[in-house]
Amino acid sequence: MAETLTLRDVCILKEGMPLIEVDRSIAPGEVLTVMGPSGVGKSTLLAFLTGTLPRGFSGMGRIILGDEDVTDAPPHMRRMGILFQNDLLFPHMSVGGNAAFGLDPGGSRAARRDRVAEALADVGLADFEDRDPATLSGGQKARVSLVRMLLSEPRALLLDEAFSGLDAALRQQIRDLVFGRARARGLPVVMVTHDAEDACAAGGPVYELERYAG
Ligand SMILES: Nc1ncnc2c1ncn2[C@@H]1O[C@H](COP(=O)(O)OP(=O)(O)OP(=O)(O)O)[C@@H](O)[C@H]1O
Repeated sequence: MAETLTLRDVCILKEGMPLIEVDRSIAPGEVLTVMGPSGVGKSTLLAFLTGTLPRGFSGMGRIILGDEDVTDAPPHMRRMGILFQNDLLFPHMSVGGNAAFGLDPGGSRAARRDRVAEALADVGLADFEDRDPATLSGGQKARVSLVRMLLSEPRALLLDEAFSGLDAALRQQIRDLVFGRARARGLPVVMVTHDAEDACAAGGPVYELERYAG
């Protein structure tokens, strides 16, 4: 499913005062990098996209995926996949259980098991299904988080400092993996980062959020 994500005349208000404005389209497979000073509203923009703005915030404008306006859809219907810094895996579940959490509950157990195994193998984690997440390296945990997110069949991908907890070499590896999967599936990506190398590797436009000047 290759769709464009459009943020049309979006303005987010905090306590009734404008915080940020965005009017952009992100093509399938494209990465829009969002940068800007701390506290400007980068994470708030992602919360608006996922439908999870905190109390005291409100949004105006439209969020359009393909030809569907999802602005008023509840969070679970929007199918926005999000990855955070140090994304947490559920400690009481196996790697396979964590990955399967993203799967639609329909279908047979065997089919679900096969999909999880295939998705894990696809990111270099073949036969990791029964492992305890606590025994994984940082890079392996990041891969499981990616699999869990991809198995939820997102229509767009949101990254909130998703690579920040990783050292330089691993950061590059995981970043390439995430961008590669997004490109292969034609997912539009919005990436919040402070890191110029992330922006460079994304190869797409950079949107510098500024404090609202009125
Ligand atoms: N849950 C919340 N309740 C009230 N205010 C909040 C909440 N979350 C964030 N804010 C405030 O909203 C503004 C935007 O915050 P946001 O987290 O979007 O900034 P950011 O650009 O992502 O910052 P950083 O780069 O430091 O992560 C800030 O003034 C912040 O203090």
